[in-house]
Amino acid sequence: MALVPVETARALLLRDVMPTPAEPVALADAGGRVLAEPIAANRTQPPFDASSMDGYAVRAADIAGAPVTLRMVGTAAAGHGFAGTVGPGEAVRIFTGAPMPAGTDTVLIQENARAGDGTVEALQSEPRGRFVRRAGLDFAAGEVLLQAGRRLDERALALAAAMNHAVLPVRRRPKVAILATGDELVAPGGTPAADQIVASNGAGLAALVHAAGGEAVDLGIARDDLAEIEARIETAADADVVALLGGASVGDHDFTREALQRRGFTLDFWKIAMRPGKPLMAGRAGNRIALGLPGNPVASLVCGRLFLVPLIDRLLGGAGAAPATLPALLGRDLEANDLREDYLRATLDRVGDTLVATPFAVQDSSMLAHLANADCLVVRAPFAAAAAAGEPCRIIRF
Ligand SMILES: Nc1nc2c(c(=O)[nH]1)N[C@H]1C(S)=C(S)[C@@H](COP(=O)(O)OP(=O)(O)OC[C@H]3O[C@@H](n4cnc5c(N)ncnc54)[C@H](O)[C@@H]3O)O[C@H]1N2
Ligand code: MOO
Repeated sequence: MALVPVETARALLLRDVMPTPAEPVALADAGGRVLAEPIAANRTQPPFDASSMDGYAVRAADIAGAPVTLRMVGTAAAGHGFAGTVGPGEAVRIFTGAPMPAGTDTVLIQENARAGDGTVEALQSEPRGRFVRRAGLDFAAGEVLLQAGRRLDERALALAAAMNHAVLPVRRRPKVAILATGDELVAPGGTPAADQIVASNGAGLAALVHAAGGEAVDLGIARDDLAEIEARIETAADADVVALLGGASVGDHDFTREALQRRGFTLDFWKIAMRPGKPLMAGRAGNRIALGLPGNPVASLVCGRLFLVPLIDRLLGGAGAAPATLPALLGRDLEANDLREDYLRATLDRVGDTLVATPFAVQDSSMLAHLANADCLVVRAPFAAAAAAGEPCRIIRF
C-alpha cells in the first residue's frame, strides 16, 4: 500500500470536522478558551470626554495669553464628575480619568500651573483638546472587536470586560480520550517487570492536548488484547477524539486498526510518508474521530503536533493549520532523504540574525531525551537531495 503524503493525511483527518458547540463561560474561567461568536461592545469607551492627566480643566481660549490667572470653581476626579458648567476665566481641578466638566475643552497639567488661594495660574498656553481623551477613543457601542475563533488571552479578556461582557460564548473543549496499549507498559511511578517499560506517550500527549485547548481523558493502559482494546474504546463514547497509542504497525500484537474497525470506525488512512510516524492511522465513527498514533514515543509526540493539535484547532473552529515553518541554515551535512517526509530533532543556535539548526546525529524514534532537549524539528521533503552544512532548511520551533 502506498504511503499517504503528510499533507493529504492531514486534509483527510480534518475533512468535514465540525466545531464543538458553544457554551457560556464566566470571564474568570475563560482564559485560553476560544470564542464561538463575534463579540460587540455593549458600551462606548471612554463613555465621556475624559482627562488623561492630573491638572486643571480649562477653556483653551482662556489661557491663550498665559501667564494668566483663573478662578477655581470645583474638582473632578475619576468616578466623581463636576456637576456644574465652567464659565470664561474659570478652571476645575481635574484628575486622570475624570469626565471633562461642561464648558472646558483642555487640560493644563499641574506641572505647568501654580495653585493659589481659590485661583490657579496657567504658566503656559495649550492647544484646544490637549490631554483630553475623546468619548469613543477606544471603541464605540456596537463595534465588533473580538472575532469568532479568537483565543482568549489577557488582551482579549480585558477588552471583553471593558465592553461589559461578564460571560462569553466559547467552544466546548474538545475531549480527547487517550488509550495506551501494550503488555510491556506500566504507568509512570509503577514497578516494571524485567521485560517492561514505563508508558510515556500519554503524559506527553495529554499536555499537548491541554495546551491546544482540549481536555485530555486518560483511559489507562490496555493489554495487547483485541477485546480489551475494543472495550476501552467503548468507554470513550462521549469523546470527540479517541487517541490510541501504539499497536499501529504490522506486528502480531498490533490490534489498533482491527479494534477500531470492529467498533464501527471507517479508516480514512493508515501509514503515511513521514518519519517518525509511518504507521499513523485515522478513522471515524459518526462524530467521533480516532487517531492511531505510533507507539514509538518520538513518533507519537511529533504526530501529536502535526495531526492532533491541528485537529483540536479545527474542533475549536480554527483552520487546523499545520505548524508554521521558519527558515534556518543547516548546522551539519545531511544525506539524501528517502520517500518519507523527515522531521529531524535538532538544536538551534543564533549566528547574527540567522538560525542554525543542527540535527542530532542519531534520530531513533524511541529517543525522548533528544526530543525533550531539541529546540526544533528540521523538516525535509521526501526525496530531498543531500544537503551540506550552511544550506537553507525549514524548521518547526518548539
Ligand atoms: N515490520 C515493520 N515493523 C515496524 C514498522 C514497519 O513498517 N514494518 N514500522 C515501525 C515504525 S516506523 C514504528 S513508529 C513502530 C510503531 O509501531 P506501533 O504503533 O505498532 O507501536 P508498538 O509496536 O506498540 O510500540 C513501538 C515501541 O513504542 C513503545 N511504546 C508503545 N506505547 C508506548 C507508550 N505509551 N509509551 C512509551 N512507549 C511506548 C513500545 O514499547 C515499542 O518499543 O513500529 C515499527 N515497526
Ligand atoms: O515512524 Mo517510526 O516512528 O520511524 O519509528
